[in-house]
Amino acid sequence: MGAEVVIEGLTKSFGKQAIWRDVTLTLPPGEVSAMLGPSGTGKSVFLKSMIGLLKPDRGRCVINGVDIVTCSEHKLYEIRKLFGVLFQDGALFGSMNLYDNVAFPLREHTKKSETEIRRIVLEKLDMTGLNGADKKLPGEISGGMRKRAGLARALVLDPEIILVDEPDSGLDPVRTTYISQLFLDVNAQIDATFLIVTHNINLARTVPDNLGMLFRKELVMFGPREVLLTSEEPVVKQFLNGKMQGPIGMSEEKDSAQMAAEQAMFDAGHHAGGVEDISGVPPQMQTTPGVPQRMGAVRRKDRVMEIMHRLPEAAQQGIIASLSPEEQRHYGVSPRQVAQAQQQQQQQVPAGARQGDGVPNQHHGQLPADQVARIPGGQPPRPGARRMPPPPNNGPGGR
Ligand SMILES: Nc1ncnc2c1ncn2[C@@H]1O[C@H](COP(=O)(O)OP(=O)(O)OP(=O)(O)O)[C@@H](O)[C@H]1O
Repeated sequence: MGAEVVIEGLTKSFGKQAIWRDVTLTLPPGEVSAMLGPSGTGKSVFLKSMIGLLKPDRGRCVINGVDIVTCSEHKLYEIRKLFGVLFQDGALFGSMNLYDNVAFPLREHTKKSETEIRRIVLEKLDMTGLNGADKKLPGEISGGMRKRAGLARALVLDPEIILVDEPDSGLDPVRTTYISQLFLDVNAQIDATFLIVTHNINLARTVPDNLGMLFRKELVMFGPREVLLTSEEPVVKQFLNGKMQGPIGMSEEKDSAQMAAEQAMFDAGHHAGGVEDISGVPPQMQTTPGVPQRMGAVRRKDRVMEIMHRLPEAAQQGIIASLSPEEQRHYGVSPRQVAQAQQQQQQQVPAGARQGDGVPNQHHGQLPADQVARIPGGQPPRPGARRMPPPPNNGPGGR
């Protein structure tokens, strides 16, 4: 299983320019998480801070018990080996063919024989759908293939954590979906922890298990996908629908005068952009038939069922509506509850479905860490809180 990443109070600035402050979240092991945010909110800086390429001002980023913010260079070097990173352009060496590009980390960081290297390289090229492309130069292949080659290279050292920076950059929507499918299939095969930073709405809605958003130099929220996808936060709704209407402006943030002037314009019939107002939780993409089940997804289901009573009502409905008949039995959810939740989903979560207890209603803040990564182990529900009956076998590691 991939490593858990626990981030607490992480803060980064460049000189006087604050990038983000007090970011606290936990990437659950083996699950796929995505971080959204308008351009320039520091998503790439966040990734670089996680692997120690940039040094945060304060806070902790703990991986396998090591805080990479304060650890020695030697420890950092060791921890970095747990990461596979897929950069925006694949970051391939232009003069090397794909085989040598993918073999590069093995030749640099291991003492493996060329026979063993060949076995690994061909396996990763196969895993990423690049069979037979090993002799090609990066300049001879499409952007989508370059990204897959970058992923193949990120996989050769058997990473426990895979960071992906804007996988859709330079790709059309269809190729973006194909690469997203590949992430889920790879996640199923190696059970690594994924963090994808993106501003791609389709990807955000359908790929990750958990979603977060950076805005106004803070983490707006982070938690199970259903929470962000049903959020009534204006900034989240605006972002997920790609509209001009809302707090995000051309250069990140609008002041109230601009908000009011624009609102008058939209009220007068000016198109706010975007196609429609989508709310609710669309089904999550699954692994390709024939690829093993994602154990991260199984663990996540246990986790969100444990914490569900603390999630907003709309998110709860989204979670219940997504349960398969087998899961309904497993978690003791009645078909009537599921039917109600599905009906509510079809109505796309009416405005009455509001955030409930435990989730901040303001931009700042995030789900408490224990709602994100750990099964709380039978914390009693608060009086009056709705709670699903516990599943028959509900320990970490699942069924
Ligand atoms: N090494 C650096 N030195 C100084 N400022 C930097 C450095 N790296 C990034 N920044 C600044 O940090 C801010 C956030 O940049 P970053 O690239 O992380 O944003 P982003 O959210 O990934 O944006 P995009 O979606 O456009 O890629 C920007 O204002 C950028 O200029």
